[in-house]
Amino acid sequence: MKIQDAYLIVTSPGRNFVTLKIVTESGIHGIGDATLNGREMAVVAYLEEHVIPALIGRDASRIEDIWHYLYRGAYWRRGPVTMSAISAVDVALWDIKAKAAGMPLYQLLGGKSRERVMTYAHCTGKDIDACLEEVDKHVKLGYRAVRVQAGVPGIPTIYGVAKREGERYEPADSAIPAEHVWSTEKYLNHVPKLFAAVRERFGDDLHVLHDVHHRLTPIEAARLGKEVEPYHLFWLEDCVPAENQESFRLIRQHTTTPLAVGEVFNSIHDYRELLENQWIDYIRTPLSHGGGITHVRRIADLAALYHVRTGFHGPTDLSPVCLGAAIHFDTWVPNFGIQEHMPHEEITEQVFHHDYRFEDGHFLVGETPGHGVDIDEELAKKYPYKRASLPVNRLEDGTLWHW
Ligand SMILES: O=C(O)C(=O)C[C@H](O)[C@H](O)CO
Ligand SMILES: [Mg+2]
Repeated sequence: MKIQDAYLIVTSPGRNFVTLKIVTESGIHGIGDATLNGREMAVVAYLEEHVIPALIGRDASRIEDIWHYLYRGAYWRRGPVTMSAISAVDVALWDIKAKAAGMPLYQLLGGKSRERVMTYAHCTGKDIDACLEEVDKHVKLGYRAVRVQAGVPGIPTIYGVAKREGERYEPADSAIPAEHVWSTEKYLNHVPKLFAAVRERFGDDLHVLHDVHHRLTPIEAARLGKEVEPYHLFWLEDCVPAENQESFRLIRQHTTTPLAVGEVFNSIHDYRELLENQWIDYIRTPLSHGGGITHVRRIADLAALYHVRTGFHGPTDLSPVCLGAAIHFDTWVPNFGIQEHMPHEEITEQVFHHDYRFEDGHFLVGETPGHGVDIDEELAKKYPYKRASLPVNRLEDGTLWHW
């Protein structure tokens, strides 16, 4: 099954997406998500200049060998650009293999470990009351789990909170990075009040999550984890920047709040100390940034040794191709925890058609051979790429702060 052609489709139906399509001589094609939010064109250049020319003529069924060819063979290993490019190739090849076998992808991975995949929604509001209304709306839509982020008094704009009520937030919202102001003190004083209010109104059964977006120091994260303990969070996400994995030792010593990490990781090596020391509870690396199915399943297997479960990243800046493949992975992986779900816009769904379904707070995997997502290339052409950047963050005195 030789690779005859491979090319990229860069489109912006609602936001930017980069999709790799691989076509084999037998006529079967597969697609993979190569979107790296705010750095899309770096992955495009990597794939077009360095990867695609070397793929033509290779046997598409040799997924493992192609993975190592692109990873070890490049000499320059790892990093988000390289690993996003490898991910797109890998997921497209698994799509092809499953189509050639006439099977939905989850069957190739080992079959179903569960009937449905629990997912969490984003609930945001300018203040606690607005946030509670969003939680109410999502509970009525059937969600069993919600990520709750509220505006903080005294901080004008908070990343992850929608600009207008009832809207979703867009992670990359301006051509040049917008500058936000951050105050750790105000944030830390406010968050426990938010979770007290959520538990008081919605009781104990709802799974509640929170994302800190890497903004605290280890001792501040320890304080937050400890203070929200009475509200039994499902997880506290990215509470510190994770380059220094030792930070988690300190956090772990102080709190029983479960910790989720890894949406910016792209390799098993990023996790080694965190897992071996049992400092975290959930891994977040999506299939589109962590080297695809071939590599992320190795991370999941390593995590399983330490009772750590999956909780894949699933914002709007990962395309439906990534989400579709993730739902197959989630349906199979023994140590599944939860799947993030930030619904895509209507026009995104028109460009990327898929057979996964949302029902009653869960995703249901489709039975179409492959990962069940395809792209309407003609429609995609109507939405040209627009440069868009994630914001940056400064402290009140102007110091550039962690993202
Ligand atoms: O979905 C999340 O948990 C995020 O943190 C969203 C990220 O900020 C976003 O994907 C960055 O591109
Ligand atoms: Mg996050």
